[in-house]
Amino acid sequence: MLRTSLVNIGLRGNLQQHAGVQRGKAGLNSGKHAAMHRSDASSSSSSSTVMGDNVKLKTMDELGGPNFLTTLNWLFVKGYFKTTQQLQIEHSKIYGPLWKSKYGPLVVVNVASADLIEQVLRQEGRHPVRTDMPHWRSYRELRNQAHGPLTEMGAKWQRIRSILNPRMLKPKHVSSYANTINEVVTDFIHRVIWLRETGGRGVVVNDLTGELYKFAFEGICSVLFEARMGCMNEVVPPETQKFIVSVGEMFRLSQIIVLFPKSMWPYMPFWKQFVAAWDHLFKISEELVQQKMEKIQEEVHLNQEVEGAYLTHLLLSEEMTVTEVLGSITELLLAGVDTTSNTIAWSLYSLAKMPEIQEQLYQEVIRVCPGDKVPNSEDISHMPYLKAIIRETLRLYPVVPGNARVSVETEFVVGDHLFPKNTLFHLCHYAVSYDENIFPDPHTFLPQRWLRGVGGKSKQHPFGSVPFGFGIRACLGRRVAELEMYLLLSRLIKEFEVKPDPAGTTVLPITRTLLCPAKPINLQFVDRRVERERPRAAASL
Ligand code: HEM
Repeated sequence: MLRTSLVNIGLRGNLQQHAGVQRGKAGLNSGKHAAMHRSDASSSSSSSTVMGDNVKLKTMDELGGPNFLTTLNWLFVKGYFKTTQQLQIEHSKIYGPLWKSKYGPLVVVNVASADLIEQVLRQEGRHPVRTDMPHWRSYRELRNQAHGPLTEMGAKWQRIRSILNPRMLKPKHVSSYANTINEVVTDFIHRVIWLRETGGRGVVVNDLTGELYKFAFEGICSVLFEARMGCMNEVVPPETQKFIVSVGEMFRLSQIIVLFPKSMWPYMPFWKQFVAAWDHLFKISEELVQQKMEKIQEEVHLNQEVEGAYLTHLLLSEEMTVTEVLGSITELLLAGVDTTSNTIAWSLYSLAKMPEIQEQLYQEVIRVCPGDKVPNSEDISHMPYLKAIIRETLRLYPVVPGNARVSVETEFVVGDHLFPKNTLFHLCHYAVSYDENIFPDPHTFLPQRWLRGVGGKSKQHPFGSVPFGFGIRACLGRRVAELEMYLLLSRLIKEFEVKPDPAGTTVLPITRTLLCPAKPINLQFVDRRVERERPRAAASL
């Protein structure tokens, strides 16, 4: 709770008045370099590669891999453009765990072993850079918008993270969001019942992923703004629905645009659609930020206590300009929709196919939360199997199937190669998640591999599955995402037995920047208790 009579947010001007921030460009440059010896390679604390002074490292030019035409052939003739996650596996079979791909002038070094990924990440330096994201950054330059944590770089990025981190990552703050999220969960359960009743297919809920996008957007808005967006209403407000669609569009178009040189973008219809999608994302977050500012100002004016969650604290702290707040909030919102929703969809899809695992989860949930008890953060800490299920879901279906790092500060040693500054590394997490040397029986959904004990967690490579990334640049929303997923999954399984679509549809993943189901996931939701026993209190929330 906060009390202030000095809040002066208005003095910073309203959102429209803020000028944009001029940004420098950190272009990717594969660079030319000679064969080198490196004497400081031991700065890499890799578990597997320690280079002595006299070890001759190979150059990037000596690294194999497909040329541009071969890559185009894989993408558009063999048809891997939508399943680039699978291409990681196919290429690693041909070229080994380290290879080079060319996309026009852009050279990417692919890394597809846990040891080598560890080596890259341990050299990432003080200000890690994922990629320079020229398309995302260009939008911000076009519209004079500020960068948020996803797109900012260098010391400016570090400053943003130091402001955003505490209330997103500290356990005491994150657990305080549980009640708000639980209200959204309750509404989602009622929506599932309504969808079943109105869907015309008995107990089947059609397009569960689409429904979970709404849940995730409602959830993240409730955490950031304490605002409800009407996603759980029978008819979702068109602007809200458009935000959700715009997130998906922006991710889909991103991977097309980035294949073309920047000079071509203004002439491409894809670019116009991409800009329109971003415009809508910024428009909605701007409205939400503006509303919150007005509310705070009104409370201050009435000399009332100003209370609130994430955005309120951000605005009150005045550590960022309002334009910067908007840049960060927009990126948090968009990062918070497709990620948690797809993961929950895949976990329900997997549980529907594996009733024994679902039963084990159900038993854990009712043991920790018997009767009508609604799980809270403390209860979740007593549900290791629930956590293992999410962990295993993220191994088989990592929402970010390939992450990246650029060697911005130093040269990197990876395996027996030395890479110059500004090399772009593509970390093939999807391929590594299916490495049978790390995860025996890799295609099987086995949550127990994440539990301590025989064959469990302690034996695994720490970089075998890193779904939230690594180090200081790791996912900012991890703790909130986990809380959302745990609270929703535990209650859904407590309320319903989830069964496959009677139509017997198999759903495979595709990559649209993020890993998504290729087609709608439809599942049966069978009541575990008859309707009249459902607690009235929950029903009225
Ligand atoms: C299942 C859920 C999620 C997964 C698997 C996930 C995964 C990731 C990954 C792999 C990264 C890149 C980390 C790195 O480069 O090391 C990332 C970054 C990020 N995520 Fe998430 N994420 C999830 C949910 C969320 C949510 C709910 C939010 C917002 C509340 C969020 C906000 C962000 C932000 C802002 C970044 C950029 C951090 C930076 O560059 O400093 N994520 N996420």
